[in-house]
Amino acid sequence: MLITEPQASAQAASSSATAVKQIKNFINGQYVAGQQWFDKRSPQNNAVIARVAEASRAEVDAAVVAAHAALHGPWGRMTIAQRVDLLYAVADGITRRFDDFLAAEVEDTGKPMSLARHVDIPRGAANFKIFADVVKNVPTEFFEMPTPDGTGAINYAMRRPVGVVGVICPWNLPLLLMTWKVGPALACGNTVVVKPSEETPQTAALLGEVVNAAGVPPGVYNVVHGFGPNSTGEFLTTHRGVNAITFTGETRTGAAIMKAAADGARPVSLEMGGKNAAIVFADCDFNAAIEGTLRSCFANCGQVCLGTERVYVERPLFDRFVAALKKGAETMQLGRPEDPATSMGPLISQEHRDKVLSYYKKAKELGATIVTGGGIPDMPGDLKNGAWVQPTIWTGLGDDSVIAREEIFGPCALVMPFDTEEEVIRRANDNDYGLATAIWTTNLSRAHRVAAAIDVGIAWVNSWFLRDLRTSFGGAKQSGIGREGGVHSLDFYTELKNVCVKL
Ligand SMILES: NC(=O)C1=CN([C@@H]2O[C@H](COP(=O)(O)OP(=O)(O)OC[C@H]3O[C@@H](n4cnc5c(N)ncnc54)[C@H](O)[C@@H]3O)[C@@H](O)[C@H]2O)C=CC1
Ligand SMILES: O=C(O)/C=C/C=C(\O)C(=O)O
Repeated sequence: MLITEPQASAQAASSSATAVKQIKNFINGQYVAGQQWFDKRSPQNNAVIARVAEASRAEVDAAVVAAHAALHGPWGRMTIAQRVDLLYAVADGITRRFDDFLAAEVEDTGKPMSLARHVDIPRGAANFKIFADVVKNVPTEFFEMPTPDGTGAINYAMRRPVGVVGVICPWNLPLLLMTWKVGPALACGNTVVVKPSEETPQTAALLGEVVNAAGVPPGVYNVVHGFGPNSTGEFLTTHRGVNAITFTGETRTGAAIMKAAADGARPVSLEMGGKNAAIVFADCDFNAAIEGTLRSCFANCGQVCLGTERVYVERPLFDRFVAALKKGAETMQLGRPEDPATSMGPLISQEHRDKVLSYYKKAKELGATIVTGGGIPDMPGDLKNGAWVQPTIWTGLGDDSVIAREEIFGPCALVMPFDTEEEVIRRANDNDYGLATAIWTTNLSRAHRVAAAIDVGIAWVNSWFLRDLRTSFGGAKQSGIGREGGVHSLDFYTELKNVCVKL
């Protein structure tokens, strides 16, 4: 809901002078807000937990102008070593304010505190350190060449920042995915204007305080809140002062952003949706495969682009595997984030719940066997109003059903039997998406063969979401364009220049 408020001028990421806190834009090192505000609701119980300043076109412009100015100020003149020190200071600042980030992330998303404590917040800090280390240590190429006069020439490469990077973020892993882009962008000497998801504004705003405290010059890190089309997201991606755009989110949004970036021929890096297959062979370590598949289906309430929504199980193991998955799904504990027993939170919003439930309905209409779940859980007290859904397992549908083809982004999976390795490779690949897969087998040769044959950017063998941040990350087919991670991020966040010197 949009509401209008008088000009506000608080200096902090959030202010709670009124009962509901205010989340402001962070532009040129200052927290600012204009006339437009929107409500942020709790996924747990739908209560309004914050009012968020929606950045107008003029505020987006101010952020881009500040980011350009910073490129030509002290930030642009820093040595790599000085930048690296600042990035380490930012990482340490996140760690110092761990509890504040934890509270903000959990309030915005409703995810279990244990998950945010072990994954989201530590990765927020790690994303700054890893890319500080990468830029400090990565060599550039050097070639000697002969010349007709016999004196020769040398070539060496230099990396230069691309400029102002627009960073468009989703709501599922807000701090993790935002810093995954901001970390390398800043390490390479760029400045950024971040547009967090309208569902999760808090941690991006809070990072402004950390960035200021670390001594990062104003204008290097800017945050503008708002929506996508006809709002802040569109104002940012269509702004010609933005030199490159990096995005994580839905494939359709990525395509819209690509169109916006075409105006001015600006580079894009797109990490998009998935319809990831787990492939379980009869020779797998059964307990490890069950534990890993439960995590890949239900972690973060299924709202992970790398998550599994199709599970192919070799026929001799099928019934036993489905029974164990059912048992595991039924032991998931839905509840309040701060309860240590909670293993699953709500979906992000009522709107997203409507989408997920529409697939639960379609599965039923198509005649799926609902092994477990398929509806809304009975939650106590105020939680009744939250965006809760049951963890759900289906069987009985084929590869052509919408349940096997479209990204649902909820805690659900369709389990299907297969008979041969060749067949399962063909079926896993018969999909528009190509982000990730998890292969469960104790046959090493088969593991390598299948990993090589699946059309994805990330193939896990006997694991899921095991992340070495130096490795490439991204999707094939409609799951993405480009790769980030380790040195691969440098290819997007820098312009590579060759200097040829005749001796
Ligand atoms: N990591 C992933 O793969 C994610 C996938 N999704 C999927 O996307 C569906 C929709 O969720 P949304 O949050 O609406 O995802 P989305 O892809 O529409 O939004 C992601 C970000 O892009 C911004 N955005 C949207 N349209 C834009 C535009 N035209 N120009 C510039 N920025 C734009 C949004 O404000 C948000 O910050 C979900 O139901 C889920 O299935 C959602 C979040 C993450
Ligand atoms: O570990 C990462 O860098 C990213 C993980 C998840 C996503 O990209 C996503 O869910 O969108």
